[in-house]
Amino acid sequence: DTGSAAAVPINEVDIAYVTPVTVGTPPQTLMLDLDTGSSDLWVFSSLTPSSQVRGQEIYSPAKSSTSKLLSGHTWSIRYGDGSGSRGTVYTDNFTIGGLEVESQAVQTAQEVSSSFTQEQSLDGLVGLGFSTLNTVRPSSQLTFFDNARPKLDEEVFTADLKYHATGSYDFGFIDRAKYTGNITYTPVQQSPGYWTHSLSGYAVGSGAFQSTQIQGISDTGTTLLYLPTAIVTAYYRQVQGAQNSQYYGGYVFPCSSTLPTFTFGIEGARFTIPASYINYTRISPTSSTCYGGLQSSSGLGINIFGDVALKAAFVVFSGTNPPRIGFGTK
Ligand SMILES: CN(C)c1ccc(C(=O)NN)cc1
Repeated sequence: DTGSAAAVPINEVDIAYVTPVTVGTPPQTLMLDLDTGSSDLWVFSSLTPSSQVRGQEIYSPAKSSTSKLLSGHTWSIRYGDGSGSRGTVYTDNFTIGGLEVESQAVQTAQEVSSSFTQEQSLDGLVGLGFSTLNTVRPSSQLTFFDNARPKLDEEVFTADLKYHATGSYDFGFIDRAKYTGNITYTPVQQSPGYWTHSLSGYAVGSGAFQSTQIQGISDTGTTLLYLPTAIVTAYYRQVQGAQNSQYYGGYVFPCSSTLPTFTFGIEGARFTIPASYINYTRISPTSSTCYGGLQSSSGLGINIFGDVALKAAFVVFSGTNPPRIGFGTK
């Protein structure tokens, strides 16, 4: 089997992407954030306090003839940005892009933090990290990808995220029409459960490529690109008027600045992020100061190759043994 579904940016700066999924019988359609940086599938639900729901679609297990309570099981998750959610668990039929998993663990939120309440067009997350990270207790649950694996034509899923446009996620096949040339693969270290791999180096604008191993995680659920401070300062040194603002919590610059491109390496291959992707957003609607799409990872304890980087490539998440990740030019 295979599946293919849209990845729709939820606002005008691509803060996150959502994908239509169906849960239950008859199918309830929700728009979920497919997130390779976590491994919980959770949804706004009929159990979420109405004070915490602001426009989201909800899953109501009571309205599904195929829902089953996973008795005695709970979950609680905290994301890198401090947001989080917690609740109970049902199993039900779950479909993405025509690919169905029966009895998928669907984690129903009983509490969500304010930043989830504020994202009105995001109804939950589909974790596509390794199942070892799943937070359901007393027994952890499998991701959609792990459940779908046995029926997939190929043990892969791909991400084709786009700048200010709708892209796609495919399951079980690699669509040759979505990239040119060959996919360059690199090993993944799957413990503790992220898609952890290394970049082979970087270049700022037309500068020389710096060959240096940079380990981090490819995370479709994180908006920006977070790299070591030394690399980030070297980048913004090329930007007139750029500064690392404590007030705004990162590098800002005049929106009129000319930004350099940023190139990253995967083994011998090179992928260039256009300057426009790094001119991320105005700090407020009327401001002429802009916030960068490349920021320092020093506070995070890990480098994160988020959407700003991933949307510059066609990315293959290969669940083979051993797992690997591949990047193709598009
Ligand atoms: C508040 N929202 C929509 C979030 C979505 C995803 C994440 C995340 O760290 N994913 N890896 C955090 C927060």
